[in-house]
Amino acid sequence: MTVNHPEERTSTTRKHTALPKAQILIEALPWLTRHRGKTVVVKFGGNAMIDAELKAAFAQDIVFLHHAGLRPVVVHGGGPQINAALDRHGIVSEFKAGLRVTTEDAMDVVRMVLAGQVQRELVGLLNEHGPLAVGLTGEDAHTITATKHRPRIDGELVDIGRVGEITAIDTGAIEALLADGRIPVVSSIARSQDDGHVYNVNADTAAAALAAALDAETLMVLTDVEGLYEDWPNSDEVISRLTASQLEKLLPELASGMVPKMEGCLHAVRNGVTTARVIDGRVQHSILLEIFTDEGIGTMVVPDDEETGDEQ
Ligand SMILES: Nc1ncnc2c1ncn2[C@@H]1O[C@H](COP(=O)(O)OP(=O)(O)O)[C@@H](O)[C@H]1O
Ligand SMILES: CC(=O)N[C@@H](CCC(=O)OP(=O)(O)O)C(=O)O
Repeated sequence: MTVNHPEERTSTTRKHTALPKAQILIEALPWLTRHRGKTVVVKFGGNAMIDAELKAAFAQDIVFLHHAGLRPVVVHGGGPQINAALDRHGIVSEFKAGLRVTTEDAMDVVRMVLAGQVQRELVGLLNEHGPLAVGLTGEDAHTITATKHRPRIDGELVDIGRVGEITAIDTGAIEALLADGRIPVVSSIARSQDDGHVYNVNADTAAAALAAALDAETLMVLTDVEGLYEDWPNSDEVISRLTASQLEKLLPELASGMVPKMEGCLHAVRNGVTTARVIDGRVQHSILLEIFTDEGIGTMVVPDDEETGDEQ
């Protein structure tokens, strides 16, 4: 009988205990191959930025995508953070058609919070992993241009202040950053095509427009629910997959924050993006689960001509 030297035994045991880790890495191989070189636009909603741990895990996931050879672009929201700041300034928050009524004074606060607070924090978290993230707003290098948006409510066009409707996207600055191995972090503020001021753009809408213009493979929207509920708020049954036409039929029934999200998903898949997903940003590492495993979570929207049901 051969007796292992104690040191040999320990190293053999260690090798065996590490085996599941190797299996997990190998499981990701088909997804790594599929997504390599692809652009992924990830929208991080203000409601999903619940605590420091989640934000740090978000940054780790984005850096992981980057090192795995994908080209992540982050677009962030900040609705609750803007509400809190407006509150401190004694400005009342009002929403119409799911969009913030944005006075000139409110616009200054929106810009300060998105570009000066939320974006800076995310850039800082990403850059803990190396010189990767660069923050910009839609104003920079004409990335997002908008005109005044007047939503129709009960048949009437209403004035909701400095809220923008996107008229043009210039992807030059983002493409240059990606080509330089950086991670762009974009705040949803647009330059105005009408005057010298700026517009407040819903972050879901901005992310979808950027995903389409960048010819992204995936638009991933992280929010504070599991996905699109079939019968919200009566049940928590999540619709796991739907085509663009199915989503289009559902749109008139949707409420509040889901409206710009699902309109954005529809815009994205109708304009060349392969899949648009709404996932639960409260689940740590939900991005990695979605991209690198077959345990896709949340709601996935695909173009009408999509035939397979197993695309992840
Ligand atoms: N059908 C639906 N399924 C899921 N959530 C819905 C639905 N309809 C409305 N909502 C609401 O939309 C919210 C998400 O949008 P929002 O608050 O704008 O989040 P975010 O800050 O992530 O953009 C959910 O928390 C929920 O209250
Ligand atoms: C026009 C409009 O409504 N703009 C949004 C921009 C931020 C945003 O969209 O943030 P979330 O993704 O966290 O909701 C706002 O002022 O709240």
